[in-house]
Amino acid sequence: MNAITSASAIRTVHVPLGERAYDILIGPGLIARAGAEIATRLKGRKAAVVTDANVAPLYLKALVASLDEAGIASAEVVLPAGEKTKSFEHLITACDKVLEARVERNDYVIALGGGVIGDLSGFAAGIVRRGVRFVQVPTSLLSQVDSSVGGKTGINSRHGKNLIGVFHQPDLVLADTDVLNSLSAREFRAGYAEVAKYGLIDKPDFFAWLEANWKAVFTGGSARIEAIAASCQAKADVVVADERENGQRALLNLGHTFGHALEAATAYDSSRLVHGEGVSIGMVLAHEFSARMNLASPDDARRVERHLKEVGLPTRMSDIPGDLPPAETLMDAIAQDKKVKSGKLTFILTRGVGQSFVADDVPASEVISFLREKHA
Ligand SMILES: NC(=O)c1ccc[n+]([C@@H]2O[C@H](COP(=O)([O-])OP(=O)(O)OC[C@H]3O[C@@H](n4cnc5c(N)ncnc54)[C@H](O)[C@@H]3O)[C@@H](O)[C@H]2O)c1
Ligand SMILES: O=C(O)C(=O)C[C@@H](O)[C@H](O)[C@H](O)COP(=O)(O)O
Ligand SMILES: [Zn+2]
Repeated sequence: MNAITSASAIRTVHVPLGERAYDILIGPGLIARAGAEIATRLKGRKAAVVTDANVAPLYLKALVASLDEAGIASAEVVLPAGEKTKSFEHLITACDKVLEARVERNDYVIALGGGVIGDLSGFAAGIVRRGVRFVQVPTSLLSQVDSSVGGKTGINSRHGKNLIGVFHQPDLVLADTDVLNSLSAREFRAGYAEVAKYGLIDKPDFFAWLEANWKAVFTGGSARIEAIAASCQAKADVVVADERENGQRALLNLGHTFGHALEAATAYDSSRLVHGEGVSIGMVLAHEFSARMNLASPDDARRVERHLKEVGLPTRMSDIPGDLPPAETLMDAIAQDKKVKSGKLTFILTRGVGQSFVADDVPASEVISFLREKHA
């Protein structure tokens, strides 16, 4: 049914960012229609498709065929799968291949994969020729609900997560929901953490809906598409209000200050912790820390943990296999967080489910004592 999927089955979320405005298309069969969707909206006739070694055998051929049919010639760049790929080494490979393919400013880098491929190839698109067009074809739940939208791109540094990158908005996002059927259960759950995040930021009704309907979201069908579209809309609204994170966009970082420190502490080893799992643990920690600071009731932290645990996500540092470094090492990573201002820590804290806020100047002494308690 792929090639003939009716346009009416597709949900569109528009991201009104002036001259950088774009559409997010969500629904079945979009890889088969990618060439046509790109060719009717944009001018380029050449592309470098960047993907990873897991996704390539599943979907690269279909994407290239659809580009071909629409008269878009493409080169293929297949990188290793996993978080460690967000490195200078693989960025250089991607940039070289894009240049080798003579991709011009009006042509495209196309990211076919999860957030790792999206972040790295978006960064390449942002810096090659000082910016070429960028199309996201996200294939993981996480990338369909979060990383393909909003223009944050980048790689990790030995100093921490996502510390090197640029803002470079995509020109189009094509989220083919059929491809989620081949995603592992673990990676689906990890993406779900970012879905739940939107409820916890400022949509208590959405969080309650997820508590009641999460099984249907995991099964597939209309509840899943609803959840993806609601997530993209929630993210688009925040990005449009504060594209470059001068203020409220930081809300999208709920759970990430702790989560990123845990990813660094596990050396980006996907067998121990993946991003969404770090976010799950981080969101529980953010709720517990808010309760400790007398900002929220501990009942809210318990409710958040109950739901994330119910879907099978890790919620405690002790759920991470293997030893973690001491609390002081986690603090070192937190001190490198991009939200730090004049050396002062910024956290996303909460007054309750769906009542998150940006807290500047959070005392480091409180954070370290909290981490020591949680670590024990
Ligand atoms: N830029 C942003 O706004 C933003 C937002 C959230 C997360 N991120 C970043 O995204 C990354 C995490 O993304 P992710 O969770 O997609 O990880 P990922 O890209 O590593 O993908 C997860 C795993 O699933 C595999 N995979 C992807 N699609 C598949 C499919 N359809 N079928 C089978 N296997 C498939 C991948 O090969 C990989 O092994 C992190 O680096 C995180 O920092 C960025
Ligand atoms: O788009 C944003 O803004 C986000 O914060 C989304 C997060 O889910 C994502 O993981 C992001 O990369 C984290 O922000 P960063 O600035 O710390 O990289
Ligand atoms: Zn995230």
